[in-house]
Amino acid sequence: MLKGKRVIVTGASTGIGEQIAYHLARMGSHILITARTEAKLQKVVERCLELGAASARYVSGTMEDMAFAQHVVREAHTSLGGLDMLILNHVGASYFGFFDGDVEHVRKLLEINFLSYVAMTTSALPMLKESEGSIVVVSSMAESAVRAAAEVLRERPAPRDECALEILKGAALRRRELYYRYSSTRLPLLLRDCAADLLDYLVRSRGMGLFLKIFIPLLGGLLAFYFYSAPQSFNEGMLRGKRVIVTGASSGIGEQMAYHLARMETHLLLTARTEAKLQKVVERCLELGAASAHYISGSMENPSFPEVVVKEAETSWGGLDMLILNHIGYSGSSGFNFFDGNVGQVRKLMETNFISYVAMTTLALPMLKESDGSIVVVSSMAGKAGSPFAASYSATKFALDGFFSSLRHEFVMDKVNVSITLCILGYINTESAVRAVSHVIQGTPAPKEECALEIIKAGALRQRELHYPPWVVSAVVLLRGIAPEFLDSITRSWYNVENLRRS
Ligand SMILES: NC(=O)C1=CN([C@@H]2O[C@H](COP(=O)(O)OP(=O)(O)OC[C@H]3O[C@@H](n4cnc5c(N)ncnc54)[C@H](OP(=O)(O)O)[C@@H]3O)[C@@H](O)[C@H]2O)C=CC1
Ligand SMILES: C[C@H](CCC(=O)NCCS(=O)(=O)O)[C@H]1CC[C@H]2[C@@H]3C(=O)C[C@@H]4C[C@H](O)CC[C@]4(C)[C@H]3CC[C@]12C
Repeated sequence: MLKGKRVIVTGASTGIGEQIAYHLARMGSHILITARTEAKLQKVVERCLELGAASARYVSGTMEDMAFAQHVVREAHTSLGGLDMLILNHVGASYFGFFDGDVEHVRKLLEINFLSYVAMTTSALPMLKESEGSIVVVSSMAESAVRAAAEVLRERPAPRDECALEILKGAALRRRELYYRYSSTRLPLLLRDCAADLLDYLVRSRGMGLFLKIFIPLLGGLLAFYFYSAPQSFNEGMLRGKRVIVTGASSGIGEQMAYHLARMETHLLLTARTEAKLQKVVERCLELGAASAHYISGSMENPSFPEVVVKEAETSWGGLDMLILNHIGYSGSSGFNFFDGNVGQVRKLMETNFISYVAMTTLALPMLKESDGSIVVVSSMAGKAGSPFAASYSATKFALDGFFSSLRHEFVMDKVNVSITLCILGYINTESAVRAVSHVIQGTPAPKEECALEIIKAGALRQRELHYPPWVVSAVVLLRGIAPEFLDSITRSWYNVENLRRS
């Protein structure tokens, strides 16, 4: 099937990428490989030619540089005259250990492991459309590096040549997703969707081998426990006098959270860009009974703004009990629409919707540790299952899940008593969401006032995740686990594509 096909393989100087190149060579493909180290690439190319590749060449450089990503694709155009398959496999140097608050490193990894993938895809798309080709993205079972490492440390790693072959088979058959070593990748993911707390516990305590042995008998019992156990109850006094930061509080769900928290007599520090709106929200909060309320205006697109906000809390309160991260940036000139290939826009949205969340958390952590406080992260259904016309936004929300679900493990393992609540929201009737999607989506949005209250309750109760509206979101999360293709087709049926104004 792959004989004579023109294939780019990134990260091919070692590991799985190298093995993919050798399999392609045996199949008689034309191969263009990339990585940073020229000497290693040279050897891989030589071996590919020995193994029977129709042709083999390399380009060396770093994927930290977007121009390099585009250069590789141009090279395929010049030397291969087109492209049938793009295999994105490279990964930047990550460290394995507790997160040390190095936000710059997160930015760098995002550049190498994510933005360069988007850049290469965008550049290669005309050639791939021409050949009706394929894109293969090599990812990890773990939304958390810790989870992946726990796997590796407690079990023998699977052989990379077999893994490489399975990837190629999946790609040639144009499969939507491939789970290599099905029982230790797919089943844990399924369990995450059905009983996430149990999976978190198993990953931290005994490893996946034991988990697999007890999976079947335990699942039934746990599901029963999950659905019938009485939840701890919330009372408004729980938050009286607490010091809370709410970001994105000038409108929508953030504004409503501020009003609920004001009624609960908390101390509030609100942020967003628009000073005039924040002023009004603060006035209303004081009328509603806030113990104190003030604001600080600025943009989370500015890397130094998180520090300004956290410093303000430190100066005025000397501590912090709850950090509610809720703001989102505008998704670009095209807004809610087909992805237009603008990588700069994706980077900008990552800075606002993801990196600033990491920075705020890092800076606020000493105060939150001191108070045994809580972090509340507002995410979306689009951060659990891909969402059309919101590709960049969706990526930022997936990133939040990856980062904060990993950090939660580390807090538990390191005995840090700071809770992390990830809020997975469906369609909510805020002005901006309704303006963006009401002409394309028929469904009735859920009320922002109730949504805001549910987020606060979940944070106060230190819940791991909130699903709101509960049934829609839980159904989507479950279907994503057990029947992803079915979910894809339902998702597409929600949208009136003909009403989209293509930009
Ligand atoms: N509404 C919905 O259907 C859904 C919403 N969500 C999530 O809920 C949260 C709130 O959404 P929603 O209330 O609808 O959004 P809104 O657009 O109503 O509010 C967004 C807030 O973020 C602020 N903001 C925008 N850009 C920046 C920036 N660059 N720096 C700092 N603040 C900024 C805005 O104020 P200003 O413009 O003054 O800066 C505003 O206060 C988001 O995390 C969103 O992803 C999730 C799923 C569905
Ligand atoms: C369309 C998604 C919700 C799908 C849904 O609820 N369908 C109805 C089910 S029913 O038929 O059983 O009733 C929306 C889920 C999350 C939304 C997006 C989001 O996360 C907020 C963004 C905020 C921004 O203001 C613009 C709009 C959003 C991209 C928004 C778009 C709609 C969702 C994808």
